[in-house]
Amino acid sequence: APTWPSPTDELEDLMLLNSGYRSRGFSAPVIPCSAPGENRIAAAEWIRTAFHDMATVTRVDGPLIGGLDASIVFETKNSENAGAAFNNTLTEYAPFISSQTSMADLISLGVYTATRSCGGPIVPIRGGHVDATEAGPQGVPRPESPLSTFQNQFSRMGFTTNEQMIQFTVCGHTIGGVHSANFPTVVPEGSVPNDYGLLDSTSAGFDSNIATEFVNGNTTNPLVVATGMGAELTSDKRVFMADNNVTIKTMQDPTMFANVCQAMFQKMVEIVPSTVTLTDIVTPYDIKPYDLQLTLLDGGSKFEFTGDIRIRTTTRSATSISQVQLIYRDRTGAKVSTPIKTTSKGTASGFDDQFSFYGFSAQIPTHTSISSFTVLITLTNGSTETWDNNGNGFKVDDTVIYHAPQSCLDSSGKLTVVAAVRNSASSPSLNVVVKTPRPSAILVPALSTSSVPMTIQSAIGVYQLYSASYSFSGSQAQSAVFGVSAGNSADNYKNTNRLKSVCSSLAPSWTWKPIPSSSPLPAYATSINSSSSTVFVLSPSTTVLTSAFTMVGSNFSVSSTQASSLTVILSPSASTSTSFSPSSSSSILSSVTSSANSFLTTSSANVSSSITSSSIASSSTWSTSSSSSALQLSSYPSSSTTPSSSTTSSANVSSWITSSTMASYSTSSTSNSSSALQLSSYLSSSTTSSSSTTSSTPTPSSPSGPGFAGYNYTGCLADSIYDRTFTAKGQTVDTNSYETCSAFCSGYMYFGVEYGSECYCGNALPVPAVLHKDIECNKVCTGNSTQTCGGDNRMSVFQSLTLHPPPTNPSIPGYKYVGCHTDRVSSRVLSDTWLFSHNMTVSMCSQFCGGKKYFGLEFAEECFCGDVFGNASSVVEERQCSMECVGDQKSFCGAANRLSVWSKT
Ligand code: HEM
Repeated sequence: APTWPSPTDELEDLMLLNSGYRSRGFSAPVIPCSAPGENRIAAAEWIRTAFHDMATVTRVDGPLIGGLDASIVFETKNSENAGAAFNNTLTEYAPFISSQTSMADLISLGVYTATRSCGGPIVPIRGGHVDATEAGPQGVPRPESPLSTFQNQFSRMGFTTNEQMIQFTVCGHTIGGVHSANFPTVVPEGSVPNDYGLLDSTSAGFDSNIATEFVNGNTTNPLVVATGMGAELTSDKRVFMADNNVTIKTMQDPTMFANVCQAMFQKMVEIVPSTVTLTDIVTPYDIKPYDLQLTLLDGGSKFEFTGDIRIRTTTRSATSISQVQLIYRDRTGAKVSTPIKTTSKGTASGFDDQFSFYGFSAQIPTHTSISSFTVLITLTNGSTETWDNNGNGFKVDDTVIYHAPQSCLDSSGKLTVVAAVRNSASSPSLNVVVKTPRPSAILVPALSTSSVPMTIQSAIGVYQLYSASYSFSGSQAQSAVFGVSAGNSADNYKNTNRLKSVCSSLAPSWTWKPIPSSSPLPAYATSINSSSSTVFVLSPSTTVLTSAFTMVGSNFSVSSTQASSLTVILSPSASTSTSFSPSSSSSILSSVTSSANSFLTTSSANVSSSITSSSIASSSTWSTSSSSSALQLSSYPSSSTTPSSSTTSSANVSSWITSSTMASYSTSSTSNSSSALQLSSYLSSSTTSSSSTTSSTPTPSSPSGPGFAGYNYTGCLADSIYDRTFTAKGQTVDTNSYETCSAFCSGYMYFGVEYGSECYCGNALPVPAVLHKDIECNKVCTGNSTQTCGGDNRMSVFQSLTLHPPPTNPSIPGYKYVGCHTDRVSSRVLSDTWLFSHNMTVSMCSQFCGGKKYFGLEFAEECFCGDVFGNASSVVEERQCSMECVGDQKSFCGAANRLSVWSKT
């Protein structure tokens, strides 16, 4: 099987995806091979088009000129190309031309498709054909020519006299017929149904009847039997009899016929100019990724990684697959232990192959990112297959990524594209491939490519956002393809028809709002001298800050898992410009860098260019200036021990602070306190600014919360990618709802829905469980618009009213359970021996470990043994070891990187 990616990936799709999910429709005009009562057979036209394109090949002192090069596009008016066949065919192919597939590739592919649809052999097809830009010479055989002319013409094309000339012509004439409109002397008008004189009795079957009927003398082939004025045009008679019927007799055998025609047609589509190098033969991938896309999520700390995986199910049935997962490696190449789950998307088929598609949508931290993945297929019989793309893995390049949310195509035809570029990779460019109509009667458009440099807009986390626009003319916008590239990296082949008409704004607009004076300060900020504080809340119009951060300072400590808005507390406020010195602030600043940097730098281009994470960490100060009534961010050289100026960046900063809203909340008192500025998380809701975070044991059935039959609503719980509340099982699907998630989690005490599309299962709540206001769980479920499925780091949790008690850690004679331990794939805690089994139980593991001091179970089906702890491990909360054993639902078997450990008594 080929290694992905390959230059023929698009051609492979057109070749194989005839029907079903992601079907491409290339083959549609020739399926079925023919419809009765019609005066044309599209499959015959496709094959004849390839012949006429190739037949004009010339050899000048050796090198081949012309051949299968789509020069027919410019030659349809030539008298040797009589009939509508060529324009019909080219019109059918035209929508499929792209920078990946030339018209000559399509003409070649059409031979495979038409032959196969009519029951003929599989014609091997290669990519890499190059299109001519003008007409070539003439030279297609005409039916009135003498045999010697045919012999010269086929010899020029590279076919032997007479054998291959006969074989090739017999194969070409097994389907289709002669049209009265084109050759009225051969097929007089009104002499045959539809004025279409068929070449054999099975004109829609790619079979040997053309030969058998000729040899038996009962053929109706007009190019053999025409009389009168047409008698001179019986070219098949002259060709077939050129070697006294020796060759055509051998062609009567169906197997011989299929083999010979396969070879002749392959030869035809591989006759190309000497300057062209064709690719390998296009064969189906066993595993092929589609539309792999990284998209930065709000705040830039996470990606959404989406795509589809196609699995060839020709040899193994689709129903034998029980699960498909992606095992991925981070930027450093280290394996990530949590697999990416997929869900079935649908099936597709070609002439000879079947496929199943699995889709995924996973969140990946931006800083560790992803570099490649392999595909792990678990079959229903329990065995697994790992597909690693011939040892290369499936590469994912995070250097430059197309950013769909901020890209759009407006009604005037203006395309705006945003790309995110990692770190200091070179500036990207936008590449647009448009189809430009050609003059007059030439039906096939030309492709033209434009490249537009992109300009930096802002930054988000470690990515810089660039944008560029391009204006389409006329109807070009609908059929254009574009991509972004920087250096050796690219994110290409995006279709304009998937674009929204309005771009989401590049940076969220931030406005300053006061905390109403009646509201208390956030509970965790009480160590601040609030009496002299002036408090501002900086609220984005969309949630941007999602990463967890902790702040630790000399006189306060603040931690939060999330901020849906950011409170800036100035304490005490300054007279003109109070700032805290780098020495006391550096630890605070560096600890909030990851959060603050993304929030600051998404605010505007001005700010992003003046603030970098290093300058925040080492040399920035926050200060207040009563004179300008503005909060300012200024930086000074890190070598300097004191701020030399706190207003150097005021011009830049002022652009992202709305001065009017600032005016009334400016600093109000003077003081010389050392604690100058604090940045704290403040969980605001639309109705109140008071803290909404409480730690408590959840009380079931919040009256305001959603209801779901058979379950109690537990509440809106905090959750995060770094510390999942429920670790037993999870999935991200676009059909997410209480129904689908509860079904997915059937057997578990709890199910939780989050961020619209996520579903998690668990058997225990964390202690303490952090409950939030229900309003924070307000994201619409992807699969049911009437339900809400959590929010960003917020999970709507439901507890089963009917379920059996959760699993336990069973007692094993001679051993005692010693807790849930951390483990790492790269440095196993217990590594003497191990066993993976799809029937794993705790007692199976204890027996397997045969008297070792320790045994432990992990990830539902893994068992590890050892006499010592070979690597560092710590005991964590029990709930983290929450997976049921695959062989025993009543027992816990660890979780990802979590080991349920027993020790000898
Ligand atoms: C001495 C060589 C050949 C001559 C003189 C010849 C001539 C013709 C003629 C006059 C027709 C009728 C076209 C119409 O009325 O639409 C025809 C049809 C056809 N020819 Fe040939 N041909 C030759 C060789 C080949 C070869 C080598 C191929 C191989 C691919 C081929 C493929 C076809 C096909 C598929 C049709 C049916 C078209 C339809 O039904 O629309 N021919 N040929």
